[in-house]
Amino acid sequence: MAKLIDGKAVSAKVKAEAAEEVKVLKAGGITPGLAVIIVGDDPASHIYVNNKKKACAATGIHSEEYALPADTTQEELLALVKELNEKEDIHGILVQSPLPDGLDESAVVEAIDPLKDVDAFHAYNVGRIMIGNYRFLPCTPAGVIELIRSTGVEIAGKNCVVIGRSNIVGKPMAMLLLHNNGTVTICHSRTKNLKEICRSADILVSAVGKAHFVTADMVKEGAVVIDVGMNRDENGKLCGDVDFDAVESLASHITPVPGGVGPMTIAMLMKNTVTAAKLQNGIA
Ligand SMILES: Nc1nc2c(c(=O)[nH]1)N[C@@H](CN(C=O)c1ccc(C(=O)N[C@@H](CCC(=O)O)C(=O)O)cc1)CN2
Repeated sequence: MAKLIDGKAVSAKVKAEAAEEVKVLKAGGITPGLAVIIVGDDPASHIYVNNKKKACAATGIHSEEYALPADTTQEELLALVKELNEKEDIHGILVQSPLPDGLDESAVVEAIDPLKDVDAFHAYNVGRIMIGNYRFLPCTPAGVIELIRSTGVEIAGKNCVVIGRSNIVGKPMAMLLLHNNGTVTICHSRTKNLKEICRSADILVSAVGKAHFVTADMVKEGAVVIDVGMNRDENGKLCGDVDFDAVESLASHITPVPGGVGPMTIAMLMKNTVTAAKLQNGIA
């Protein structure tokens, strides 16, 4: 039976470390500040933003929420980003994804000052990650690396398979596993022999967004299985991509949903906000 990877416990540790750093910064007169922009009424996004605010409060980070109506124009959104780029008490800016249809998300992300881009979605930061000389790591993939480390399983030399090629998770995830000396394969909707490739994985990361996508016949015995999916099953219950009940008996370690990768996303955001405050004050 697999050991459960406790995302809540690991994220609490990361947040506690960030809180210690905030204390030191505050003693030196610097309060890290995070601005979160949310556009529209997506209920899940509002829950995530609320949780980000709560994590900031618990960590000692100053936070500001900018909740804009769904009919906000691209120009209005860009003007807000510009204003926040210039605000000295704001060190991190993030735009909650997804934006409503009609808004150009990548243009908005590109308008964020790369030094304040705590999601690490800006092309400048993506490029720095690619060459392995980064300031921020994207929160979800960085959180996954912390979860794998918490198991004690070495990434170096392991066959790592990432299912999904999104800019937010799949691609940076593969890059971070590579930086940790994993042998990495990215699978996607056009991949042939998906089952066989997944079965070769010592570390399997699924970021597909489909309930029950990863079945037991796709998992090698003893594999570390990380579930980045955030879906609703046929009964409306929150679940990941992995058929947890079937895979649990095969894997050596597995993340639950909820309580696995999700809490890490927010914890790594706290860490990135602290890094941003240090960078902007010439400390890091
Ligand atoms: N600008 C960004 N937008 C989005 C990101 C991101 O990193 N930056 N990631 C996701 C959403 N997300 C954070 O924004 C996020 C998703 C889920 C969780 C989480 O803690 N999930 C819980 C369950 C929550 C629930 O009950 O619904 C868990 O897995 O235990 C945190 C953050 C897309 N947008």
